[in-house]
Amino acid sequence: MTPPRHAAVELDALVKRYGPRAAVDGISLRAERGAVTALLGPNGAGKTTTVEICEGYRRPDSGTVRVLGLDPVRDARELRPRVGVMPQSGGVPGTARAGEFLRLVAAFYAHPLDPAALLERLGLTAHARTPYRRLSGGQQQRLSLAAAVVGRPELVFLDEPTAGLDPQARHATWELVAGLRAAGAGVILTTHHMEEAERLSDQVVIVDQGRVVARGTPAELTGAERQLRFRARPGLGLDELLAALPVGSAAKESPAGHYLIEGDVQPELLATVTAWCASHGVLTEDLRIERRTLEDVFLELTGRELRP
Ligand SMILES: Nc1ncnc2c1ncn2[C@@H]1O[C@H](COP(=O)(O)OP(=O)(O)OP(=O)(O)O)[C@@H](O)[C@H]1O
Repeated sequence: MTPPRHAAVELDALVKRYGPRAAVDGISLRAERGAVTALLGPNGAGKTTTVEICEGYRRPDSGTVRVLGLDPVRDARELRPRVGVMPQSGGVPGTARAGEFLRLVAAFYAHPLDPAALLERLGLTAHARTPYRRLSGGQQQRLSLAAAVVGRPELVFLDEPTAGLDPQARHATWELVAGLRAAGAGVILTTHHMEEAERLSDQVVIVDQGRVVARGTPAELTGAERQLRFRARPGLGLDELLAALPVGSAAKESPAGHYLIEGDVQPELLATVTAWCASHGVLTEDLRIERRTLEDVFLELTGRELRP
């Protein structure tokens, strides 16, 4: 009988306090192998703390954490060759040349990827002999990503991997993540780019103030609902428009001149809105019907106020 395959990460009722404040306040989640799990949340929500507990860099105050079925602190030696970590910054000596560094990291693993091919994939071949500290911020980040994946990890933690990257590097990173997933690795991704999370992940977990506030596939979270948006002169009489729409519809103007109609968006509703606008001499611009985005859902759940 083959032994059971453990999930990539399993957290149960995880708590981590800094002084009286709980940075992580009872997070439970299960991230599968061969899947990308995005951890989303406003600044200070507890994402990095959660990931660092999984990486074995911090111990929780309570709750359990299993990484590939193992304890990240007690079983650190066994996990090290199986888990890749891309931190938000640092981790590479400033004088290390990009190519040498990646070959050195690769040498720690039994079946690494070809470092030269990986450099090429991430557009770093021309910088292979450049010391780390002379690389641009985006190039440094790409090298950290390469170092995190060169050992063919079963699980990889990517902390904001595309923050500050140019569009080309962002796409190369997305392809790399898709490749890891296809190769059966579990990927835990923290990001503030909702479009990135929507595009890459199988599962999204939204945390706020140390707690999970929503989880599901991007499609489950955004739902099947559509909404209608248009621009027009500010101050339209929305109460009057609303009276013409099916019961249960909602209409708002925010910011001035930008209108959003929510409800059962069917052809009749579109016809009613355009007819109402025509009868009021209103020319709409950028009229479009769209699904809610993950960013809409994220802002609804976590609010629009800036986090201290
Ligand atoms: N070593 C520490 N000592 C005290 N407080 C800490 C420490 N590390 C993190 N915190 C606090 O814990 C909370 C969660 O921080 P964390 O870095 O996990 O958030 P995050 O979701 O990763 O945020 P960001 O999106 O800004 O990276 C924050 O309020 C932070 O100030």
